[in-house]
This record gives sequence, structure tokens and C-alpha cells, in this order.
Amino acid sequence: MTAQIIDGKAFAQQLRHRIADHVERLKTEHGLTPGLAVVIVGEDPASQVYVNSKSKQTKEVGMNSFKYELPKDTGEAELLNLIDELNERDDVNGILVQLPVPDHIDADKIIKRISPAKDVDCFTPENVGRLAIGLPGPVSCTPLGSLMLLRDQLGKLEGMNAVIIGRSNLVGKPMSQLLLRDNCTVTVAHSRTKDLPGLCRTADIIVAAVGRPEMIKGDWIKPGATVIDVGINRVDAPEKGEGKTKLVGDVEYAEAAKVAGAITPVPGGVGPMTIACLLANTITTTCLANDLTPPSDLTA
Ligand SMILES: NC(=O)C1=CN([C@@H]2O[C@H](COP(=O)(O)OP(=O)(O)OC[C@H]3O[C@@H](n4cnc5c(N)ncnc54)[C@H](OP(=O)(O)O)[C@@H]3O)[C@@H](O)[C@H]2O)C=CC1
Ligand SMILES: Nc1nc(=O)c2c([nH]1)NC[C@@H]1CN(c3ccc(C(=O)N[C@@H](CCC(=O)O)C(=O)O)cc3)C=[N+]21
Repeated sequence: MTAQIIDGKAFAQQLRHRIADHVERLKTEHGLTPGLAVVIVGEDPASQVYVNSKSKQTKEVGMNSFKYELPKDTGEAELLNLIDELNERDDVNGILVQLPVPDHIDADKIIKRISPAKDVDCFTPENVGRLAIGLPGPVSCTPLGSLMLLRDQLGKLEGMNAVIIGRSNLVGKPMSQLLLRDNCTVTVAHSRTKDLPGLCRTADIIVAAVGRPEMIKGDWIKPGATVIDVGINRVDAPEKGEGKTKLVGDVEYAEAAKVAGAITPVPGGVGPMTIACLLANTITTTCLANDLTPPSDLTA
């Protein structure tokens, strides 16, 4: 059996088309243009690439994009002031501070300062709580994107055994909330889990969010299972030439693709969905701020 490849890049493109339609409707029917502010501190080249593609896609769907590129020695107080200013602005519906921030800045303090009504990453304690009890609001982007791919692939997820590997606030924990809400039986594994291979073999759905290149082996996967590989790891690729690198996921892709029913590739899987879901969350926060019901196809 050869797994079906889940094309996250194509799905994200379709999602952006739907988002563009919603933006158009918000403009013509309500006179609203959603705006997303992206803040980056420092010159990390990988972060700059992400921030630029976020800005580009924001404009492509018809939203306003506000980009703040601050020098790496920007003080914490200065960054907090910028967030206060963005919290106040009526034309800004979403605020994203690209992580990681430099060491002299306390990321938790920055996140807590973002108004929950504009927290499109779903990082604030308010929105984490809302997600847990099923209230409307933004939904963590990577888990939301992963859920959309799973629903598209499998239809109803009810009754399925889902094993999530990784328990971070960013990915693993919110993913567990979403799959539980869709009536999966959810197990969250981590570095102290016993017999991870055995546990994985019980899974109809595996979500790998570990941050270790190709750690999840092909023979840990139940034949026919659906595999969502969240990991993005840059590794050396001597086969491409001296000093070259490539991106790989947390799953041993070539072997896993021989047993799984369906699998996301890296790149081209979950990554593009994360950015599209950021835009989806900006629609959600724009609607909620204006007493409109957020579109059901953009949320969980
Ligand atoms: N596609 C996308 O858009 C995104 C991709 N990512 C990628 O996803 C991956 C995970 O990110 P993130 O959640 O932030 O990572 P974290 O480092 O915050 O969390 C990693 C988790 O994996 C667990 N873990 C580590 N080693 C093992 C092991 N040997 N066995 C079992 N579990 C283990 C850790 O367990 P413990 O808690 O016990 O330490 C932890 O819960 C990274 O590769 C990251 O780059 C992240 C965000 C977005
Ligand atoms: N406040 C904040 N929110 C985030 O959501 C956030 C962040 N900070 N900091 C960094 C991580 C990482 N992240 C990715 C988004 C898209 C791809 C993506 O599109 N990847 C492409 C490949 C890109 C390439 O080739 O390098 C793919 O998988 O196909 C990857 C990673 C969002 N993050």
C-alpha cells in the first residue's frame, strides 16, 4: 500500500480563496477591511522569510498588512508600547509577534499584553481557555490547519484513536483539545512516555509535533493510519551538494508512506496551513469585534 499524500499547499491555497471571498463580503456588506499587524524583533533570516510570506499572503486576500521590523536590541518596554498602540487601533484586527524574541525580552509578558480580541495566534490565557471550553474565538493556527486536513481526508473523526506526540502549548495541547471536541479518543505522548512505538501502533491518527528529525519510524505506524507531520527540521543534505540543507518532518517519511493510509509531506503539508489559518483567525477576530458571526468554514 502507498499512502495518499495530503497536499497542504493546495488546501491552503483553496482556503485563502475562501478567505478572500469573506474579506470581499466584509468590505461590501459591512465596510470593514480586516488588518493584520506582524511584529518581528531581530534579523533571524528564517523568521524574516516567514514574516514576509505572511505579509504577502495577507495582502493577496485583500486584507491590510502592517509590518513592524524592529532591531534586535529593541527594549521590552518599547515592544510593550507598540503592542499597546496596536491594541488601541481600530484598523488592526490581529496582532502577531513572531517567536522567538531575543533573550532580553520576556515572551510570556509580551503575549499577555496582546488583547485577546486581537490574539490571532491563540496564545493568550483567555483564548487558550476559550478553546478548551468551546467558546468562539481564534484557534491555534497549526492545530486548526491540521484539523482541517484531517476532516477533509477522513470526514467524521468520531471514535478514532488519535495519538499526539508532543505536549507544547503551541501545538500538542491545543491539538488535543480540538481532536477531543471532534470525539476522538486522544492520547498525548511526550518525552517520558513508555513504549512510544507500541502506543503509536494503536493510532488511527498520528500527529507528530516533537521537533526531532524523522524520529517516528515507519514500522510504528498502523497500516492505513493517517499521519500529520507537524515537524519542520532543517538538516544537512550532502546528497544535494556540499553545505546544502533540506527540510524534513518528525516522521520517517519514505518508510511511513509505505504503510500509512495518508500522510502530510514536509515541506508542503502543515506549514502552509499554519499561515492560511492565521488569516482565517483574523477574519474570526474581525467578525467578533463587530458583532458578526464568524464564518463556520474558517474555524474549528
Ligand atoms: N508546521 C508548522 O507550521 C509548525 C511547525 N512546528 C514544528 O513542530 C515541531 C514541534 O514544535 P513545538 O511543539 O513548538 O516543540 P516543543 O519543543 O515545544 O515540544 C516538543 C514536544 O515533543 C516532546 N518530545 C521531545 N522529545 C521526545 C521524545 N524523544 N519522545 C517523545 N516526545 C518527545 C517534548 O516532550 P516534553 O514535554 O516531555 O519535553 C515536547 O512535549 C518542531 O519541529 C517545530 O519546528 C512548530 C510550529 C508550527
Ligand atoms: N507568533 C508566531 N506564530 C507562529 O505561527 C510562528 C511563530 N511565531 N514563529 C515560528 C513558527 C514556525 N511557523 C511556520 C509557519 C509556516 C511554515 C511553512 O509554511 N513552511 C513551509 C516551508 C517553508 C520553507 O521552505 O522554509 C512548508 O512546510 O511547506 C513553517 C513554520 C510559524 N510559527
